[in-house]
Amino acid sequence: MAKTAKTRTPVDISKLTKAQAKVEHMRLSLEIEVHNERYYQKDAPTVSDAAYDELRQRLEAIEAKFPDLVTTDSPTQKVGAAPARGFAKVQHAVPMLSLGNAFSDEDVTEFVDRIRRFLKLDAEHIPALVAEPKIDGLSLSLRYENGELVRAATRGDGFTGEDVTANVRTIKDIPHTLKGKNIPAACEMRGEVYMLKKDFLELNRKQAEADDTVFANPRNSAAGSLRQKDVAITASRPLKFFAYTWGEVSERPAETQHGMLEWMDKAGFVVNPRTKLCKDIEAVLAFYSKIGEERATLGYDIDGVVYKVDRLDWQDRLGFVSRSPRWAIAHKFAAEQATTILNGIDIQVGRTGAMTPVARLEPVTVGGVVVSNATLHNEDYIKGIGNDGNPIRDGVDLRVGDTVVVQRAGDVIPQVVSVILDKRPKTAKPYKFPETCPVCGSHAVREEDEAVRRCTGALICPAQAVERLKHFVSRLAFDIDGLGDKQIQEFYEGGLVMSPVDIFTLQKRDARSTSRLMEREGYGETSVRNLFNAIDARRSIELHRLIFALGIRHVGEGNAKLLARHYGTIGNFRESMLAAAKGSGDEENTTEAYQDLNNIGGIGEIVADAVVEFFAEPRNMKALGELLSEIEVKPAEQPRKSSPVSDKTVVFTGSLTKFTRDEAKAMAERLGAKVAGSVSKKTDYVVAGEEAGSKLTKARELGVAVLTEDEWLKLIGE
Ligand SMILES: NC(=O)c1ccc[n+]([C@@H]2O[C@H](COP(=O)([O-])OP(=O)(O)OC[C@H]3O[C@@H](n4cnc5c(N)ncnc54)[C@H](O)[C@@H]3O)[C@@H](O)[C@H]2O)c1
Ligand SMILES: [Zn+2]
Repeated sequence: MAKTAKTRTPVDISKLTKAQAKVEHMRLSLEIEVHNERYYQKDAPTVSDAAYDELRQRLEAIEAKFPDLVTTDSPTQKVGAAPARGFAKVQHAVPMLSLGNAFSDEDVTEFVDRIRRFLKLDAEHIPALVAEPKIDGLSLSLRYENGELVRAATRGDGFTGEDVTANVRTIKDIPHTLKGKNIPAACEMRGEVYMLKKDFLELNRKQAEADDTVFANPRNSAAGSLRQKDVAITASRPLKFFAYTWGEVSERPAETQHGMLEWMDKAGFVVNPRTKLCKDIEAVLAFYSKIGEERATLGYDIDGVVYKVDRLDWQDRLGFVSRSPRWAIAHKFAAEQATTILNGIDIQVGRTGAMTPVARLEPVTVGGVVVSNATLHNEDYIKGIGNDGNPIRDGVDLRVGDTVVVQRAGDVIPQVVSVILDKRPKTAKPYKFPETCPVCGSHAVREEDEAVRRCTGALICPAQAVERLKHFVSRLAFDIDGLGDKQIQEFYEGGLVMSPVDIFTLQKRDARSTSRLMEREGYGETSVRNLFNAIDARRSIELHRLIFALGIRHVGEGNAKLLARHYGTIGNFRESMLAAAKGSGDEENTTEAYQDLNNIGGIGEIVADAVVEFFAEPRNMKALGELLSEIEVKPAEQPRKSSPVSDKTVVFTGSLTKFTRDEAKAMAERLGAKVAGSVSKKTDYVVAGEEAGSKLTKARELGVAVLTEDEWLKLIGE
């Protein structure tokens, strides 16, 4: 589920010709029928309710303009869907209909006006209305004869439903025998089968564990659980029932809607305790907004409020229009928004250390899907500040315990769109974004002009470990043959390699282990020996490769080389950075070591800060120390002062035969040259191998010196 209907640009209905309208009408009808079948018969809708309602509203608009198109076949004239195969059919003595909808306060006023006109009531006379929560489940009709339950049926298409008598006998809320006085000789009592949200979540958890169907929302889950051919399955599902109306009744035990509900309660049914008798429109609207705010705490889903004329003699006079009663209306909640409670804020740490806050919500159904989490993006978002620095949600911050409005449009991740401040608990405190990583405990920093706070524990954070290890062995870092992404993943999951040092102790540990590496699937004696040899070959590593391998933010290959050249040895680098780290907590880092770092040509403040934060985290230093006890780091080769190519910019292009691209680059850089990726006026030499293409052409155009591989070797004196 969770998909919205494909957005087509809808044709403007006011511009349709009759013939076009007929085609569009047919197309919409067919599409709606398909969704009806999936929703009502299979309990597995494929589009959101909002998307479905849009199709229906369009169909209604077309019919309003071209009334000829209204035939008894039209979905606008029908209720639900025919009974599914496999169930015995039951004819309802009184049809089970749908309800008209109101989406705004004006719609409600209009509904009341219509009633007054129909009943010819004078202007002051407002009929009393009963407001009932509109339970989002499926309706059920229960036939009692002499007080005994004899038959239970679903709504089906309104006239014929499915026989679910045996299933219904397993639902505790439904009496098998009616109690109390005034029991009619025959009566059909009706109401809603539903499932509590917590039971639905628990059921889905079990279903998922057993690799069985999971349901989109409590409604589908209630319908799917009731409409089972195997009664034992229904019996195992926690179904509940609220009674709120009736069909055929031989003698009515009351004269009003609320009187009937009281009788039902005494007869042994569960009647919704929030139901309220209202004297005027203000009262029903107040009920609507109050229950809208309490929605999340009800324990079950409601999708609106149903208003019903209280006097039954008036209900009788008002009667029905096509598929719904004239005396009742469903005042729906906005389909894609719902109010719920922010129970907590969790921090998720991404593979690169980014800390993302996630709202933990009291589960609520929005647009047909249960929402229990929403993204909160970053700490500014929680404070009420948008990406552009301007206020969002009127600048209101989010606090744990707040009542919030969540929105879910189409496939978009649910968002918290506003806070109901009246409902803020007195004890709610502004949220304090954590300054340490919840996964590894390292300190977390937020760079200037960045909204994201990140964990600095690059080397040790489990949330980042796999990504970091893959980086550590990548081509420009340790580049270990036979140790790629796949093996890292496997070794990490197997607990063999959790941090860089583990790579170099693998052989020692393997020798002592009872489950040897060579006994693993996909490994043999030779491949394991080769792997250990490849690891040993890297126990001696160039300084710039080590610096790059550490995975410090903003330190790519180029910056790693700049740092290596500047500091020369690992000892010097480490000491200098630890000295610079002493000033990391301060407003301004005034240490000499930091100034020195910041002054390296090509290293800016952002890079310098990232390096210092890495060294300021003791957990990283521990991991680095362990690593250095296993490997030897070669001092950086200082560029020859007077090589023929020092300070020249070189571009290599085409396929090289005398050396690899990486070798060529290393060689040139050792001699003090800069290696660039593209040709410009600043290029001094282009070294062209075979089949050199556009870069060669460009070099010729710009008049840059072009060398063959041999000429290049000659130039540098090799
Ligand atoms: N997503 C899809 O593919 C899809 C397909 C079909 C229908 N739907 C959804 O189903 C709904 C339309 O279904 P509908 O025709 O059953 O109408 P409805 O759900 O809007 O209203 C009628 C129903 O409300 C229920 N109800 C709950 N509490 C009630 C109360 N106190 N008094 C009276 N009735 C009460 C009854 O079951 C009744 O049949 C829409 O929300 C629509 O979006 C979705
Ligand atoms: Zn961490």
